[in-house]
Amino acid sequence: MPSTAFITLLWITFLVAINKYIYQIPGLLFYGLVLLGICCRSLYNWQIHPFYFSTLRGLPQPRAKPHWLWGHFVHAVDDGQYLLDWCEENPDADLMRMLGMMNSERILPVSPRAMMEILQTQAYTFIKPPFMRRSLNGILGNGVLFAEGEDHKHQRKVLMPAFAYSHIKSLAPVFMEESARLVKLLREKVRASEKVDSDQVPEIDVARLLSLLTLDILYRAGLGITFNALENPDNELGIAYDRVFSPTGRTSRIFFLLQSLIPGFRFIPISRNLKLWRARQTINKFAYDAILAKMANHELSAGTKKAPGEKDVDILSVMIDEGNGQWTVQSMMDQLLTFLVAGHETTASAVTLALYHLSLNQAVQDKLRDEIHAKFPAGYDSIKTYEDIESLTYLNNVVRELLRVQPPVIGTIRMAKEDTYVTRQFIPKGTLVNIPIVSLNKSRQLWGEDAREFNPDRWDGRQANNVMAFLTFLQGPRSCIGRRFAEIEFKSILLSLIGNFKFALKEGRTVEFRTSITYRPLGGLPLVVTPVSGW
Ligand code: HEM
Repeated sequence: MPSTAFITLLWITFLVAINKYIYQIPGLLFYGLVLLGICCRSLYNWQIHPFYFSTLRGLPQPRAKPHWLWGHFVHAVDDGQYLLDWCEENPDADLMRMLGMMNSERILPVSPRAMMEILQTQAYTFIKPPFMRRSLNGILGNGVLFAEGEDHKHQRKVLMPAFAYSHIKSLAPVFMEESARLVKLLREKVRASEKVDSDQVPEIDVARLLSLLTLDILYRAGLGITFNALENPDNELGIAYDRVFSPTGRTSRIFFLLQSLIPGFRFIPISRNLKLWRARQTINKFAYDAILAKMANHELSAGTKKAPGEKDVDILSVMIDEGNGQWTVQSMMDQLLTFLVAGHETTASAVTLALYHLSLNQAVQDKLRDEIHAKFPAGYDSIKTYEDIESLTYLNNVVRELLRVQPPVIGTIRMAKEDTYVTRQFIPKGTLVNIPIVSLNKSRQLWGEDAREFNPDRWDGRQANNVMAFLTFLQGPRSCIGRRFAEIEFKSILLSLIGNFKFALKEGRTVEFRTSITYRPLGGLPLVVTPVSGW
């Protein structure tokens, strides 16, 4: 279907032609007619096309009544619970149709078959829509996250050595050392809260601390830089980072939304955009200096053979070492900033959600702690390597189950770049596709009757029975390149925390969650943290 902008242009050209060659339309009437044309077209898109002409109108739709303006969006927020219900209303469907703002249509692939076509066989037909890139404040250049087609394939290929399992394993000691800093900080915080004379049970906001820790880990494992945001949360770079990537407060979030909706919005010289621009400069300069320093170091040590244990293991170093000179400073900047965006909030949310779930499931928390203590009776310091971490089989089950029931990224979006077919259904060019990650992760058809329950034992010696049944990191050529990195990091942080502390929700405490890029607790996650003795 031709876009509204195209039809409007056609309408204006038509009016101008009439004006010139047939009849001189009075000025006010001319503009009135232009406006009328735009209104008619919008009305057609809103109230007529989706219900009477759309080729997608025959697809099953959620039973929930769409809001007159926001469509099904009013239901589709929160933790994806509605998506689950919609899929179960139509257990045999491959695709569903939902309505967005002003009845704009979106399709939802809800069967593994449809998901396979969109994420695997036609991964390069279903591209990331331009508004996704705009929502990231223009910080990202042409990194792998937003590259398409051949360019994407090439970028993945040259990045693979840095994300290969064999390399990521060698980062385990870094993850453990960084996690130890959080353990130390938490102990200090608990001691400080014990000194305060109050009859209130003290709580600690673990969400903020985890966000700082995962940033530190990313800087150290990604760029080889010790950042120490955990101890200095108010440093210049940390503030710049929060401003660009994690806008808080109502106004900031409205600006964030406007930015993604309106092309060029970030170039309007208003105070907020100027602040964002300065923040972007700070982040860029930091990444730029880090790359130049690494490259200089690399050139200095060229020719000197280093033993495996002496080599720098951070991602940037491996990119330079293995890149055979094909990286430019700009292309490295693009990739590093991408990792900082894609790998920070996601992992922070994963561990935050984990602590929330384990606070609600004390039996699982205790069993996990027992495993850690039994396997490593000599204490925390004796866990160092990737093999040590992987020897904890219950930890592995808990982490997989946490990522299944509560994926930090609940869904993502694609757009058909050309007319195509999915499960024999015609999909017109420009159609938006909502990928409901959570709905296949918790599908009763794929996981059985207890699919919605948190049960780590379901993984005991088993795998998911369908490759599309676990979509937390997506699947196919555009799946998360940082998956192994994130999994080992997640395990390192969780074992460090659960081995050393007991986490619980204070009696009567309720926690609200919100979805922006990731699913996170609104206003933090205050937990009662109690050190465990004897380890
Ligand atoms: C628990 C943590 C994580 C989760 C749940 C997660 C999830 C995802 C998902 C769902 C996507 C696909 C997004 C889309 O295509 O719309 C993705 C892509 C990506 N992730 Fe992750 N991620 C995590 C951690 C990381 C980490 C630690 C890094 C890097 C260090 C990373 C780097 C990337 C990159 C570069 C992409 C783009 C891949 C491509 O398009 O080829 N992620 N991630």
